[in-house]
Amino acid sequence: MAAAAANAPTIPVLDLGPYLAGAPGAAEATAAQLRHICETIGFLFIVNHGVPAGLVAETFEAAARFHALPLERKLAVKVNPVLQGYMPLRGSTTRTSNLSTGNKPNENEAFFIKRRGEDAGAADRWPEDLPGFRATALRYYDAMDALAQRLLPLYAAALDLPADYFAPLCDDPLTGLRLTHYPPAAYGANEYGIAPHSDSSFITLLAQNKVPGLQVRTPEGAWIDAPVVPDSFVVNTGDILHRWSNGRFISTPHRAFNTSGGPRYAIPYFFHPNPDTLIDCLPSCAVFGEAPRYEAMTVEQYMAWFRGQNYDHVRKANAA
Ligand SMILES: O=C(O)CCC(=O)C(=O)O
Ligand SMILES: [Fe+2]
Repeated sequence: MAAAAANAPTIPVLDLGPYLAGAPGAAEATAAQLRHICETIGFLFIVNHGVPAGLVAETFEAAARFHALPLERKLAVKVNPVLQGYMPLRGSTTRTSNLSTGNKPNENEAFFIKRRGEDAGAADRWPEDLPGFRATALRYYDAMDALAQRLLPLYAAALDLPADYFAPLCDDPLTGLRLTHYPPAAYGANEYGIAPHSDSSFITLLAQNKVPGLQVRTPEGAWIDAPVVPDSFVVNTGDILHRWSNGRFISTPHRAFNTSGGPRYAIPYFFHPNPDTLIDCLPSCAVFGEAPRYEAMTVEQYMAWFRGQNYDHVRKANAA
């Protein structure tokens, strides 16, 4: 793993406690901090977010139990073209980032859950005989859905929009939970646990990992290790919010390795607005006299493009 630069900037910590408790002035103050972070680094830790530590621990454990199943049982729920189910080791290759080209397939396997509202996701994409797995994953999913919705007014205020601006555009959101396993690996040239990329999301919520391995690229181009902040979530801006904000909020590249010698799991939750929400330059982000930097696209269109680039089984299906 490349060494992190000396004296590199750190990833800021945002305390959500006062905002979530409804303390007077907290929404404005927290949004102002969020704005600064999103305009300068695009990655933060949140603490006092209200998600029970026990639920996070149970979800990591559920991820480990799933990946410990024999391969044929995992292949029985093999991933479908809309990314539900099990993606085998090296089933994805990062192609949406121009930071590193010629990437080899990513050294990870993952179980993807994607549902809408009360729906539990594709019924035939859940493993059989794994007690509690589905219930835990969906409880965690619920907690992430709720947290994402609580964050939306902060993002709106941070972008000088009315607090409820995103609510109708994100009330039936396209979300996903990914339970990733990175086996320990000796990485050769162009090999990563997950290659440098930015997420497709509006925001990503990534539970703090006890096994290090996540690195974040600063705007100056240095790769810094994400430190351990107990009971936190890493939150990062993804490409959809970057485009929507006309580039104002940075969609920061990151990558991950596992050189720990043991297994490493990650449980990111990806939040996108409603599929038919048009990602067109936000009114507060237009620059007078200039055309928007990005072409307008619905969330659904953007996601289809992103999946087709990075997931080998989707590329194959699209090519057939
Ligand atoms: O493994 C990690 O810590 C990060 C995973 C990640 O960036 C992703 O799945 O998009
Ligand atoms: Fe990511």
